[in-house]
Amino acid sequence: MSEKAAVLVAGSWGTALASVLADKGLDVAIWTRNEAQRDEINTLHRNERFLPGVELGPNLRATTDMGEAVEGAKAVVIVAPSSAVREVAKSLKAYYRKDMLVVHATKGFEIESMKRVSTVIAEELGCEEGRIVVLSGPSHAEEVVKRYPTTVVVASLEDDQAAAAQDLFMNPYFRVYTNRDLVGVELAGALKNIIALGAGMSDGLGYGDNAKAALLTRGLAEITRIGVEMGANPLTFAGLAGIGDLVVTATSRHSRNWRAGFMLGEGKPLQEVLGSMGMVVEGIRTTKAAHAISEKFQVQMPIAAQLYHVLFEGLDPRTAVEALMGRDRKTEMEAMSLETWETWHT
Ligand SMILES: NC(=O)c1ccc[n+]([C@@H]2O[C@H](COP(=O)([O-])OP(=O)(O)OC[C@H]3O[C@@H](n4cnc5c(N)ncnc54)[C@H](O)[C@@H]3O)[C@@H](O)[C@H]2O)c1
Ligand SMILES: O=P(O)(O)OC[C@H](O)CO
Repeated sequence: MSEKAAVLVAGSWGTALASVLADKGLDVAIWTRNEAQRDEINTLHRNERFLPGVELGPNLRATTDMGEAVEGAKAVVIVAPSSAVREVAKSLKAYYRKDMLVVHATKGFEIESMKRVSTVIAEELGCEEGRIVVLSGPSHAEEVVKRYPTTVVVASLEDDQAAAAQDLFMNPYFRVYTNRDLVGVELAGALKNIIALGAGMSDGLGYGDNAKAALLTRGLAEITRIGVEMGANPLTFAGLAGIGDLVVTATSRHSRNWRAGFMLGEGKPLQEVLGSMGMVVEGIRTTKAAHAISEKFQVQMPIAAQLYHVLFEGLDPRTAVEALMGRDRKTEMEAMSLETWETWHT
């Protein structure tokens, strides 16, 4: 009999990760709260709303009963939007076993508390945060289900948990690296969405390649700076969860964050943009969280701050760009916060 894994929630990324596991020969149970979606997956082997045109393997089945999904599973993979992670982890608590590998692939924060996703899950399951693994990196669901080569990183405070997650997911088209920097991998994966939104907005304004390259470079400096302040290793931001994911999210036609930013740059109001997406755009909530975090840690995040003004205070995107271009002059090293990097090494 094949080993079993459970995936919690059947959005685009949950379904794609379930396919990776099914391709490895595992019996995969995917939990959804939506009965019509369950029936579509079980009878037509499709999840048309989230991954149009994709045929799912026969060893991937859906259920609306979380207990049934998790029963006998050696691993459970939580792929809920950040807004739903606590609720999903709370429901999982009743079925959680200590020998179960828990991986999450959510990119965001709990905005009310500014907590990272691993912290939220560990709190709800009543386990050490070291038991939780994060999976992140440049990986759009639409390409993973086509089995295009993809690389990701799994991070945990406990090496054996990260190694188990690497073993669980690694296959010929899905290459998995491990990393000990749980904090850095989670922060990089969440914060890059803000910069991708900004890159989309720049494209929507018609500002060209120079502006986008500037946003990516200065954006990476900015998210690294806050990341280090929150305990991350700066080198993580130069890896798959950082620059790797920033490149894909800020340039790919699959990126919801880039697309939302593009429409905002074209002048569409936020509510209209969100209404037209039909899928989660984590960068919007994360901009709110980053605004609070940068104030709490007293770390400047100029791009995130301007995006916050555009998204939540009605600032015109062109005025936001003018404000960024008109900031005090700096040396590049000062602006990259070399001092914080040095702090990390002392
Ligand atoms: N789509 C990708 O390519 C991709 C890649 C890497 C990481 N991610 C991350 O994965 C997470 C999920 O994104 P996605 O793309 O799958 O989103 P999605 O919009 O495609 O799907 C979200 C799913 O969550 C379900 N959901 C929402 N609230 C729920 C709740 N309270 N209880 C149960 N189910 C609930 C929705 O019904 C939907 O099925 C995000 O943090 C995203 O950043 C996505
Ligand atoms: O489509 P996006 O913008 O939510 O990005 C999804 C992933 O983070 C890409 O790795």
